[in-house]
Amino acid sequence: METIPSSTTLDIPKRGMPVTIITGFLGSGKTTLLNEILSNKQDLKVAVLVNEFGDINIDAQLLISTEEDMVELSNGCICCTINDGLVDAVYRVLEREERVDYMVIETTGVADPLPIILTFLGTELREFTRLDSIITLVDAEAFTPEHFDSEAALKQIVYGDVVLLNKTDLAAPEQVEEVEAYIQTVKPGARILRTQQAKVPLPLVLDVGLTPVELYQADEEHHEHEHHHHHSPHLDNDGFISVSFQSHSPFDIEKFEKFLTEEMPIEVFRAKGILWFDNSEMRHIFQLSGPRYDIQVEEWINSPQNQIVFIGRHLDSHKIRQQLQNCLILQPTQLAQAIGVKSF
Ligand SMILES: Nc1nc2c(ncn2[C@@H]2O[C@H](COP(=O)(O)OP(=O)(O)OP(=O)(O)O)[C@@H](O)[C@H]2O)c(=O)[nH]1
Repeated sequence: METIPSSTTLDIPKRGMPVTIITGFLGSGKTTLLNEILSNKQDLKVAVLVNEFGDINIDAQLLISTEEDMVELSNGCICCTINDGLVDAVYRVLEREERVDYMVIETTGVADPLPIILTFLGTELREFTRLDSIITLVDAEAFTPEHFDSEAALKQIVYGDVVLLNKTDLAAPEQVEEVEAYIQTVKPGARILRTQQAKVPLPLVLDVGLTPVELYQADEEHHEHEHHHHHSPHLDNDGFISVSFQSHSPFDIEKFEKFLTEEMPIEVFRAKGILWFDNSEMRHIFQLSGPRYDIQVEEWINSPQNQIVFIGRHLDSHKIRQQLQNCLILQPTQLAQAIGVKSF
């Protein structure tokens, strides 16, 4: 199969399918980078694999998707279903008849990238793919040397070939310096690029051949007998859980605002969703990352509904769902059901 793109600034050579893995902690800007890549890829055919932490695929709905881009979803944690889910999804892309020049994988924010790297290097996928680069997004404002008490957040930097120190617009210059210095201590000699909205010239991050493949392969042979070692530590996702909520009724905007500002537990670290408010004809894209939230307004592209995911530690999923339920404007029949009245 011809895999050389006709005209592109990236000039991918004909080898195995190049693969770039985008990693980085919750809310650091991975989906933003993916959209940056999709907007500037010119005529490069990019297959996209998005792995979400949560039951609802919000990210896939927020991706700039041109018709020829392929979005293959693998639900659940790809680092825990490493030998099946991810390999199968990659094969589904490879087996497609359309030309595919490049594959980009977005991991969940709580994923340790090593098992994903080793899936490409330690299985038959190494015959068909070429692991090109691991890009790690770091939130310059939120990141501290405690790395969110998450082993995964640290591993993401350790295994990053390029670190995008993102959201520099939100951080004071000294904070940016401090985080950069910390990254250098974790990964001496790291290639660090400071970014806003993950804007980066693509030739700096794609088709750069930066992943030290031989190093990982040697390490993999060394550890072959203790393979499970790669799986177990992150099965618990560093204590993070996700709570998802969907409804076919709109929210009362005032009740939802009250929930957001007064009721939502402080332990919610990240939330994202597509919201439907009773007083608006528009679709609302809700993004919360740390202390900040943001709502963008767009046209609906399908029938209105609410879909929202909350991610954090020690969340009471039942309580959050109940609080959201209380924000809904119920239709007369739903109201009857909710208060236990039978309608004839
Ligand atoms: N101010 C500012 N906001 C940013 C920047 N980059 C991304 N964001 C915003 O940060 C929020 C999270 O960005 P995403 O790209 O969704 O982050 P993510 O890493 O994909 O998040 P998860 O997949 O949930 O882990 C969104 O509201 C983005 O618009 C930046 O450089 N500056």
